[in-house]
Formats: sequence, C-alpha cells, structure tokens
Amino acid sequence: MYKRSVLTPETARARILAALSPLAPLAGERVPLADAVGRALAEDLVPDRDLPAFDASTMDGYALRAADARRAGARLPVAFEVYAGRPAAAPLPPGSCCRIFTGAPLPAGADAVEMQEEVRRAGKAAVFRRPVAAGRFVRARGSDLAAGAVALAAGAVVDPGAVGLAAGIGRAELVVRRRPRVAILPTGDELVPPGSVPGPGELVDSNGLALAAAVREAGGEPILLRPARDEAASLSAALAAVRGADALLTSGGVSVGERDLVRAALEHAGARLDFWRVAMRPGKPFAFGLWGTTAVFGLPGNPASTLVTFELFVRPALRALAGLPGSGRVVSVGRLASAQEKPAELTVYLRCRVRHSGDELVLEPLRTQVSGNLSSTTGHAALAVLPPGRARLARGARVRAILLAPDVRHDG
Ligand SMILES: Nc1nc2c(c(=O)[nH]1)N[C@H]1C(S)=C(S)[C@@H](COP(=O)(O)OP(=O)(O)OC[C@H]3O[C@@H](n4cnc5c(N)ncnc54)[C@H](O)[C@@H]3O)O[C@H]1N2
Ligand code: MOO
Repeated sequence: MYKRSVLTPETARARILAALSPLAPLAGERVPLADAVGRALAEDLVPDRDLPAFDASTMDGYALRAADARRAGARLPVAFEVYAGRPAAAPLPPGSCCRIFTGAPLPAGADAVEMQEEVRRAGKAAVFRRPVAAGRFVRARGSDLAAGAVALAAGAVVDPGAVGLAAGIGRAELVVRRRPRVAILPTGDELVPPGSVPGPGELVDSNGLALAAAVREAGGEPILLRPARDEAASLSAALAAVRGADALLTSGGVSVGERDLVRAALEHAGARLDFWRVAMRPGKPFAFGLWGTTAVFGLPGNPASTLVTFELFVRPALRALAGLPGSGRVVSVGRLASAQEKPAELTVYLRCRVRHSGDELVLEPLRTQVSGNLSSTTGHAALAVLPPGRARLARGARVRAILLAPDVRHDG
C-alpha cells in the first residue's frame, strides 16, 4: 500500500530520487560527437597524444635561443620562416633567429619567441629591443593536455567546449548515457488527438505535446501515445503498449473523481505506487511509483498542474536517469511584486515573469494562476516558491525562485 498521507514537495522529490537510484544512470551508448552535447559522459576522456603536439608560437614574431639575446639590442640573422602547419625543415642554426607566425611549430633548437613589435628589422637581421627569456610566447608541447592523463572524467556534462576538446584529441564519437525513453499517456474521455476537431464537450489533448516538449528539454526521448479513455479496459490496453519505457507519464485521472481510474489501472497492471498527493498548488493530485524498471508519474490533468509537477518531480528524475546532476535549474531569490494569499498548509508555485531591479530579481506573478488555463502555462521565466506555514506574503517579500528561462527581462 502506498503512502496516502500528503507529502511535502521536498519529501516527494527525495522519495522519487531514492526509488530511482538503483536504475540510474542508464547504460552508456556510443554516439557521434554532434549528438553528445547536453548528455553525461560515460567514459573518461584520455588523450592518446599531447596537446599541443609540438612547442608552438603564441605570437607573430621571431623564434630564437633565449641565450642568444640575454641583453637588449642583440642582433641575429634571420635564417628562415616558419608558418602554422608547415614545420621548419632544418633546426635553427646557433646564433640565428627565424621568422615565425602564431601557431607555428618552433624549429628544433629554438626555445623562445619575441613578438614582432619588440623586434626591429635591419636588412637580413633582426634586432631584439629587450632581453628574451626562455619559454616566452611558447605554448609548450603537452601544456594543454598530456597523453594518458584524464582530460574529462566520466559523469561530466558534455558542453560545446567538451565537444571541441573531444574533437581536438581525435575523437569522432563519445560514450554517453542513454536518453531515458519516456512514454506519455494522456487520459480522459473528453480528449481528442491534436489536429482533430473536438466535438461537444471535448477538447484537444494539449498536455501530450506539452509534456513531449518538456521531456525533450529535460534530455529524454518522448513517446507520445494516443489518449486513453477513462475506462479500465482502455487504460489497461494503453498501458500494455508502454512496456520497456524508462518512464511513463500519465496525465489526468489521478484525482478523487469516480472516473479517476489511473491509479487503479496502474496497480492492476502491476505498478507499485509509492505515494499519491503532494501538499502543493498547482499539482496536489500527483502519484509516483515503479512498474518493474519503469518509473511511473501520474500527473494531474490541468495543464499548468501537469507542467509544474513535471518541472518539480519528473525533470530531476529524468536527469538522474540520464546521469545529469540536479534539476539543471538555477534557484535564486527574488522579491514578490504583489502581495499573495495562500492556503497555509501548501507550498505554492507561482508562475512569474522576472525582471531586474538594481541587483535584485523582481517576481511578477502572471495575471492568472488558474491551473486549468492554457494561457497561464507560458510567458513566465520563474516559479516563485511560496513556503508552507504562511497564509499571506507581503509585496516585496523575499522568496526562492526557480529560474526556468534565460529570458529574464532586464529593464533596470
Ligand atoms: N473533489 C476534488 N476534486 C478535485 C481535486 C480534489 O482535491 N478534490 N483536485 C483538483 C485538482 S487540484 C486538480 S489538478 C485536478 C486534477 O485532476 P485529474 O488529474 O484527475 O485531472 P482530470 O480531472 O482528468 O482533468 C483535469 C482538467 O484538465 C483537463 N485535461 C485533462 N487532460 C488533459 C490533456 N491531456 N490536455 C488538456 N487538458 C486536459 C481536463 O479536461 C480537466 O479540465 O482535479 C481537481 N479536482
Ligand atoms: O493541483 Mo490543481 O493543479 O491545484 O488545479
């Protein structure tokens, strides 16, 4: 029997992550570099070569032996020129220098470069205006990455820099954690698939596609199923198609109504529910459990409730399966732009626009917070977290804010 007491959001999330820990992270798979970005590295990246592979000049100028220009004014004949990609054919003769360009390999014998601004040409010779120290303007072989040493450890998130690093050490593929496959099952007699015309009392399944987008954004691979009807047989048939997914998201039918059959259908199919109901708004009717190795999330049907519970519970769970850390969101602190009343026992997540005022964030709640309104599911950059234990928060009260989008408005 699952927990029927109403959990706090923190406890709910902790229980989900604990339940998933034997399943996470998913196995690694080898993918082309371009497909690895945003995913968790499942191998140590160890270069098989030094980087740079040769001592290289970091300036356009003249390469020399520093010992030949210990004092200002040294005059050395220019023996030859070296360009990037074209190493010198011969070592640098003692007592001479060579023209060299940024990125070009130092010729054998040279141990320093002087930038051309500090060198005066006098016919076939170069005059060094200041003493030159060994190593100046040289990027030494292996100074960036050394052969055999771990350059990036397993578990790191592959960002564009890591893609470049992998390419730089000669890799065309990387082993990264598999993306979780996430089945999405909208439920409700009133639903028709997107693109079809609703009849009387019907409406388009919008949660399915919204959840598919959220899954993709969280690093998963959505598998969107056709809406199931509020009937045990329809739900059971739909659930049979879900086997093998890493997670199942249902939407709707998880409340207390006579036709809220999702929990019963899940249990009938063999899922073990862990809890149902969280002391939050939106999204109180939310269920979680395991069905074999499939994590099952019963999301409430109201569009804003679906997306807020996804954000708080499903997103961190999918990231854990994908080997990615935390929620991938920045949690900051901001001031409420207007006073708020709320049920004292609930944590309320307010969908807010965000702007900067001086060095503070101001959280402006969307005009409507009605969880059944599609218009309240977009246009916000943060969820302001109104804590339990308080029934009223004054205008200007400082609260935590989960930042969802980078498009914070900067208007002073
Ligand atoms: N007596 C009570 N009634 C309700 C309670 C409660 O505690 N006691 N909780 C309310 C809250 S809060 C929510 S949230 C909803 C959640 O209920 P369900 O998860 O069972 O959702 P449904 O009843 O199936 O649908 C709610 C609402 O959302 C629309 N919907 C459903 N699925 C979709 C979809 N795929 N795309 C677009 N819209 C969808 C549906 O038509 C309903 O309007 O329960 C309250 N009731
Ligand atoms: O959780 Mo319900 O989402 O408050 O409408």
